[in-house]
Amino acid sequence: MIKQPVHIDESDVVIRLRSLEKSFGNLHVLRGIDLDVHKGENVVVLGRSGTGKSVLIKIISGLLKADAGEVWVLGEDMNAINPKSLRALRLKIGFSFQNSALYDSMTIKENLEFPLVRNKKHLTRKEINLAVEKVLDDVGLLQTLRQMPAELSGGQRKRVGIARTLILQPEIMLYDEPTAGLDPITSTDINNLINEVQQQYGTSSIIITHDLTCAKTTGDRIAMMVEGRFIQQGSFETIFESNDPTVTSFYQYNFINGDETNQK
Ligand SMILES: Nc1ncnc2c1ncn2[C@@H]1O[C@H](COP(=O)(O)OP(=O)(O)OP(=O)(O)O)[C@@H](O)[C@H]1O
Repeated sequence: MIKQPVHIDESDVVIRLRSLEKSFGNLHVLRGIDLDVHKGENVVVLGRSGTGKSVLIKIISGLLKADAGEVWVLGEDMNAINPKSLRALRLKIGFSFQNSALYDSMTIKENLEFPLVRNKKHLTRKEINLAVEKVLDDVGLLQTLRQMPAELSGGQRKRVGIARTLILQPEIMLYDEPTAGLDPITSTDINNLINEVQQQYGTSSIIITHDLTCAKTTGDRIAMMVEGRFIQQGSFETIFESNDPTVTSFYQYNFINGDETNQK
């Protein structure tokens, strides 16, 4: 499926990072990150393992604190936010984890209603049921309502994980390696789902990946992270037409590892 063009208003910034730094002991992971994510935009953060991509989205979602620099999310200063505002902000941020993080002992329906029962206490049973059915239908899995997570394929579990995040109607989606461990056809389904979510829910997203096909399919813009810094930001074509040796070696590494869609 071809990605539909989205209108991006560059004056409407939902995530703003300036000179962001993070270390763990002597390990200097983030070394001066600058990034703006605009409303409705899919920004892909591309980089090799261990470069600090997950640390970055943990800081954006308030799971980790930055050591230095500015972090603004939906107008909130993450360095100064109080616990009550942070709890409210977190409800507006959907986090799609690598392992889908479903509860194995609950049915798909119970997994999906869990965030609603916990966070939207005013909803009636009927409203909860309708919301669960709608979101499951949106990810194409209404038929799995009464099944257990173990009965689903990896790709289906990933979809349910995304649905469970969408049920709270987040303004921001953070996807941590959405296609990791999936075969190419299932990966394509997930890439398409990310684009559908962007269109239907109007979310602004950061998609962390080292899958070039995922980057090309879902990203309105790519930010390429090398050793804790963005060395390039721009369209997929702009970045991969660059002669920067680090970009070239990243590209060759992926190609050598068998992703034939990376051929120029
Ligand atoms: N809580 C933590 N305490 C100590 N070190 C950490 C912590 N979180 C991350 N790190 C370290 O920071 C570095 C960056 O980790 P991160 O998970 O962000 O990498 P990544 O780019 O997401 O890699 P991958 O693609 O493998 O997930 C790693 O060396 C990791 O060991």
